[in-house]
Amino acid sequence: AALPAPDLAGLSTVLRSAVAQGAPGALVRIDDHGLTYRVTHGVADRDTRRLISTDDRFRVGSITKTFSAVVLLQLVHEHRLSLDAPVNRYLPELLPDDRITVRQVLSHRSGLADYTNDMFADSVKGFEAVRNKVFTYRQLVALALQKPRTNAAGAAYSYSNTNFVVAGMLIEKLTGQPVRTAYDKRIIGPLGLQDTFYVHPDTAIPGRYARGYLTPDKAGAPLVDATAQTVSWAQSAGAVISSARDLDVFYGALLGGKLLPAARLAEMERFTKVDGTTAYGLGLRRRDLSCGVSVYGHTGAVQGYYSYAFATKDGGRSLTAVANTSNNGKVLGTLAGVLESAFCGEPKA
Ligand SMILES: CC1(C)S[C@@H]2[C@H](NC(=O)CCCC[C@H](NC(=O)C[NH3+])C(=O)[O-])C(=O)N2[C@H]1C(=O)[O-]
Repeated sequence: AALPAPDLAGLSTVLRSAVAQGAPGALVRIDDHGLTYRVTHGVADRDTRRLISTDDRFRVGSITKTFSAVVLLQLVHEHRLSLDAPVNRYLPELLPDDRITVRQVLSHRSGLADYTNDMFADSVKGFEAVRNKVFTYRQLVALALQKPRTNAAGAAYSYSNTNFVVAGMLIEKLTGQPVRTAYDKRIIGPLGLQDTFYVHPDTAIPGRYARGYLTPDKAGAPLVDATAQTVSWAQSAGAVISSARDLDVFYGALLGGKLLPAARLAEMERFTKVDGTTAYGLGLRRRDLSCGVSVYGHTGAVQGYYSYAFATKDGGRSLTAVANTSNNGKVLGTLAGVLESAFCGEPKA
């Protein structure tokens, strides 16, 4: 059944609420079978007061995880990787348990602890300690292996950035190239994504971008400009830079079957239930909306930026929304409202 038209007034209300709750600016772009809708509110830069634009580039955080999962599923299709093989077959002795498989890593069921919990326990201090640091993948995995595992291999869903650091190691081992090359050759180039970059460990966002502001833990403390950072603490788990247009193209193409053969996309869409309305596949989230529509994509939270990027099952309608703050649970929750407005239309009277 055709979807109702996006509720533009509803989108504007969500963005205004996000700004009222502390985001300097917010944006949403919808691409719907060739039609484009754009809504913005607030500023990209608190000093110059430049208004935010849907053309502004931003850090996508964990939306990066879908990029990494796509590359690995392409390698599965090329018979260079088996989802049900142990990670240690490809990266000998990396993990303390030979039973942890590639599929468990990509679906957050490996039990590997998330090193960012300790790293960012104090949000501003933790960020300032790493914003200019460059980590190796092995250093990040070593941090994770210092903590007890959250569950036995495959026994439960437990979100962990460590899983997609391991994914980056698999990509580099199997392709013999840096993750940047794999993203460029297998996704960014073929889709013609002009605003999408993996520049790690550079700290600058190329071209025109929205500045990102970290909300301190202490209520009322001033926002911290977090725009410049290496994002080396995340890399293949969170360091991609992109734009609303490019992410709409990316998820539209992925769900539209243009990036992976149907059998591999089906693997990505084997979901583990997370809560009443969300489930996680392989580097892909599913969100079940109030109107019975399910949308597929990922969310992102990196210092200075919250983002949502989701599309319909066939990729015909895709949405990207961004607020240029983070560590502000109200804004993260409010921003989710764009999905209802975009895919369920105006609320029934
Ligand atoms: C599950 C999430 C929301 S968190 C996860 C990943 N982002 C991180 O793990 C970064 C955590 C620190 C970010 C920082 N928070 C703190 O410092 C808190 N003390 C802030 O908000 O700027 C990402 O992106 N994912 C989102 C996802 O996948 O949806």
